[in-house]
Formats: sequence, structure tokens, C-alpha cells
Amino acid sequence: MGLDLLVRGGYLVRPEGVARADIGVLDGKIAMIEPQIDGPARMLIEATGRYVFPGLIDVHVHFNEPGRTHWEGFASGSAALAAGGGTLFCDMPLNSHPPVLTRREFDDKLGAARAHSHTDFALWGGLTPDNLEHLGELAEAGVMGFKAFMANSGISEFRAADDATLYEGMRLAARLGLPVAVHAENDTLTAHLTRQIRSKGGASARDYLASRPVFTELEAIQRALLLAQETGCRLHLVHISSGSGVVLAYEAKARGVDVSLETCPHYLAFSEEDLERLGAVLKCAPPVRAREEQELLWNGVLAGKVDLIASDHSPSSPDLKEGNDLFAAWGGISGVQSTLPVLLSEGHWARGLSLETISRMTSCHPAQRFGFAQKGQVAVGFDADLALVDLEAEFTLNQDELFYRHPQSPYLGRRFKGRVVHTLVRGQTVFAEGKLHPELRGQLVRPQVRREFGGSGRIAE
Ligand SMILES: NC(=O)NC(NC(N)=O)C(=O)[O-]
Ligand SMILES: [Zn+2]
Ligand SMILES: [Zn+2]
Repeated sequence: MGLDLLVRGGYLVRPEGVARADIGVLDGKIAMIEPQIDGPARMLIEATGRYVFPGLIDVHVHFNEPGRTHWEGFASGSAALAAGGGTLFCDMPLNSHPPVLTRREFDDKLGAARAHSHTDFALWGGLTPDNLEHLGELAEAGVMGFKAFMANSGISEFRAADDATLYEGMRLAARLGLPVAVHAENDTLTAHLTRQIRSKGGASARDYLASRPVFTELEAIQRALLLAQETGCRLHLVHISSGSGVVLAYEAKARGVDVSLETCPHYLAFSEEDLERLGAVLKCAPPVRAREEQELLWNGVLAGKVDLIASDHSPSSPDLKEGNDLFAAWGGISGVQSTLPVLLSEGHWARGLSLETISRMTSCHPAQRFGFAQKGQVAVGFDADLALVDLEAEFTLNQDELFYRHPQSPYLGRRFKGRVVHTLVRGQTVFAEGKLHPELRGQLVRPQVRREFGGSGRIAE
């Protein structure tokens, strides 16, 4: 059989372990995996000494197109994703404008994503008090699930979901077989504390941290878990920032609540002192936490309690990140390019986190949880979405290496060990040796809904 591509000699990172093998690709799929494949193949990639990960699936990005493309956009966002070994991103329904609350906005975003994305993509729909009657049409259109904010989203046209909206939205989502993802922070308490601190002139990093303490996150997590249990809705907790949050959610999961736990590289890489040092470029909600919470979060990751890691890449135009008033600055950081380097440096090299666990959290689990049946594993029959990594390469992240529309990031100037050298989407190179290969256009990946997807959408151990 003639192959389109042969990836030769790499160490494949697979759920069952890391082992050396060749990969044969035909029509964008992995057609064979053998200790040695002799071809013939139209193209050869020499991967000796490289680690071959399944391409990263980042289930939480804000590329902000259409409507706020001057903040990021599909072209620059997906290029950065690919430079970090990513092959599939899941775009949030905001801060694109208008946000994705109806079929019409879904179609507009789909058109823009097909025209400009260099990798494959899936799309979240929104769940707000304004669009309960549109969830059905969004499901039909192909959203992977519904995203709700329990606290202020920072965007006036995307309103926070009150308890009644969450409850009704979850009931509907359960019937539609789709998950609900929540940004879990208590709106009343964070707004109250913010007002109190602002009225005394508070504006510093410490003031901002004091306005969103861990318990305000825990309260919202707890409430979301109860609502999921009551409605039978599959719940996805986005960006859990604290180890205490992981402990709370994992207990519920162990009791049988259908919940998946996401955290982000910035909560693992940074703590409160870093926010004081770096300022607005590291501002996000929930905020980075105290060292003890950060270590507790690492414990959760090392113990396999965190299902998946996503970037929550949420940039803005640079002017919104200027100044010393931490409350006035845009909340959201640029990191989609750095997920794997952070996990390799701080996880694998610094803490002994296995490569298999890293790839489970960044690829296999996201695919299983959200029903991306063709994605997430280096295995025969799956899409040939691959990230080739030089595990030993050390580098300092420089501005000229960032593919973001605005080359700002809290990771600038940081030292990393473990570098992505080549990324392929469906067997086609999109990034190699520091350069974007812009030819490929991404496709929409629709979720296989629970009923059809091996019956569960649950993450295998
Ligand atoms: N509107 C946003 O993009 N918000 C995001 N911002 C953060 N995390 O600071 C988020 O995911 O909540
Ligand atoms: Zn959020
Ligand atoms: Zn987000």
C-alpha cells in the first residue's frame, strides 16, 4: 500500500505507554503503526529522538472572531495553537461579537473559522438568560456544549446565568445530550467584595486578589455540582484555579456526579506574588492563587484527579492591559502557545509527571469527554493529528516567537525545557521548525452526542 506520509522512528506517547514506532498516514488518518514500516510513502518525516504526542486539543480558547478580531482572530490564534503542538481548538461563544447565542451567530462564526483557521476546531454555544429557547437549534447546528458564566463575563452582551437559568439550561442540555461548561465564581460575593474594595480606592494586585477569594469559587463549584446532580446534566468545570476546588469537585465525581475538571497552565505556573510582579498581563478570573493552593492543585494533577488542561487563552487589545489599576484591566491572559512547554517543564521535568498523563489531559480526555471520536490518540483509525516534541530542548520564550495578534504573554522571558518542533493536522504540516505552514484550512468537528458515542462521554480511567 502506498502511504501519503511516513513518520519514522519517534517515541509515541500513547495511553498504554511510550514506545518507539513508525506511523503510516493515508488520507489524513493513521493507517498503520509498526516497529518498522518500509514504505513506500510520498513524504517522510524523520522523528528519531522526538516524542510524538497526539495533537493538543484545547477546549477553552477565546479567539474573538468575528467582532473582536482586533483582539486575536482565528488565523493568529490557530497559528499560535499549532506552534504549541495544538491541532484542535474549541472556541468559546464570547468574546466574539455578537456572542454565539443563536443559530445565526453560530453560522457566522463557522464561516469565519472555516475561512481563517489553520487547525481544526469545535464551537461552544452560550447559555445565558437571553437564549434558553435557542439551545435546541444550537445543538442541531453542531455546538459541542453550552458555556455559562456564574459571574460577570466582562462582556455586557453575554449575561451571567442566574440559578434559574442554569437549572433550566442544564435540564435542556441533558435532554440534548450535551454538556454545560461553567465559569464558577459567585457573582453576588465577587461583586460585593469588588465594590467594598473599590470604594476604599483599592486598585492593586493584592486588592484584586482580595476581591475574588477561593471560597467564592468553591461556593459556585458546589452549586454547579448540585444542579448537575439534580438535572442529570453533564457538567464541565472550566479553569478551576485552586487545589481546594479540585478536591471539592473530585469528591462529587467520586460520588457519581457526571463532572469533568479543567485547570489551566497559568494556575500551575504562577502564584499571587507573580501577579504583584507582572501586573495586568497575568490578570484573569478566577485569579492565580497563593502558593499553598498552587501546590494543592499540582497534587491534584499528579494524582490524576484533573481531567484536562486548557489554556483559557483570552487576550485583548494591548491598551486594555495597560495601567496599574488591576480592576480596570482586561481579565484574561495569552497562553495558548505555551501549554505543552509549561507541562513539560513544570510537570514532567520538575515534578515527574508522566508524558502519558500529560497527553491524557491535553488530548485523549478532551476528545473522550466531548465526543471527538476521530481525535485524541496516536492510534490506527484516528486522524493523524500529531505534535513532535524535542523533550530536551531548552529555550527562553521571546516576543518574536509568539504567533499572537499582540505579542504579549505572562510567559515572555520564561525558561522552558521541552519544545514543539513539528505539528501536523490530518497528516498535513501546519507548523515546523519555528514556521507556520498556512496552507491547511481547519474543519468543524462536531461532537458525537452521548447517545451515539459509546453510550457515555465519560472519561476512561
Ligand atoms: N470573557 C472572557 O474571556 N473571560 C475569560 N477571562 C478570564 N478567565 O479571566 C474567562 O474565561 O472567564
Ligand atoms: Zn471563565
Ligand atoms: Zn475563558
